[in-house]
Amino acid sequence: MTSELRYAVSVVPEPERAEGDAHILRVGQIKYTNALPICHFLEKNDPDIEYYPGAPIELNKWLAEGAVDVGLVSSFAYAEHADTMVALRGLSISSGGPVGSIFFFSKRPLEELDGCTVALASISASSVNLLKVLLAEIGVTPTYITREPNLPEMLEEAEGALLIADQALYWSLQDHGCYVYDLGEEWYRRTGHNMTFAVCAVPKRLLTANPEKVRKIHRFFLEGKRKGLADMDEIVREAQRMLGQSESFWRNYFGNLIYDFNEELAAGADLFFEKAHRHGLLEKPAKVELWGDEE
Ligand SMILES: C=C(O[C@@H]1C=C(C(=O)O)C=C[C@H]1O)C(=O)O
Repeated sequence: MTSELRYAVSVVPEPERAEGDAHILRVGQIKYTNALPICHFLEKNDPDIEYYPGAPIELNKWLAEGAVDVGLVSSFAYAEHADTMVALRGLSISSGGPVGSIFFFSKRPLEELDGCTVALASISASSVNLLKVLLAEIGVTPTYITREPNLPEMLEEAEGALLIADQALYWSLQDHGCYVYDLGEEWYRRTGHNMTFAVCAVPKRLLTANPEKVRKIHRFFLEGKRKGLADMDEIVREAQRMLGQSESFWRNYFGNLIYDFNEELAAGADLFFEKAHRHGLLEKPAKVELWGDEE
């Protein structure tokens, strides 16, 4: 894997614009490899569609502020706004077991982290809260700090470090001497449920004001995903262009991920939200509201 993990600085969308722009679709998309099967083939030549690639934490903020109309956002961020947002059916980033790119690196076994410092990657919302839930449920209470995602720097200050996405993939392949916990696997082992890390969320306000626009957004994402899953050769090549590694590495990685979203997957997300609420991480109880048909 290439040593440099640099991305173009995200272009920040402007907060809600005038009515004249109502026909423009402002789309927030995850800029990491995990989202390629949904995002790589999204139609790029439509002048009515503007793209805003970003890290999950940026997309969460843009969607909440109304700076984008739709975003592939952290499931936890969706839960924080579940009363004002719907989740589009057929679209998520989930796993039913190991996820392969959300790792907790620890100098000690999980059970021995009580009272220790744990560093959390600043770009995540779902995984940081998932780690907090998992540790709370085994009775471990560390002190959490939030840091830029860089493993050696995080481990200078902390006993454990949570990384997601490309940074997690990158550092898991380096010498680090840590115990490594895959959070998708930990969740599945403890609950028997899938875990949903990202959903495609749309404000209910937009659904009321402009349902045709939401239908267009939905069709547009489902079409991107359909093309991605039908041409995994190109998705794998794009992942290799981004981060190197072998073809089989990426086939195995994408093979673990689930890009669908339905009642069964929503049940896993609901359980996550319930636990997050019980542990004081989510202010209000939340449930997934699925919207639309999967054509
Ligand atoms: C599968 C992943 O899930 C990501 C994790 C997220 C989070 O922790 O908030 C948000 C979006 C997902 O794309 C990953 O990071 O590799």
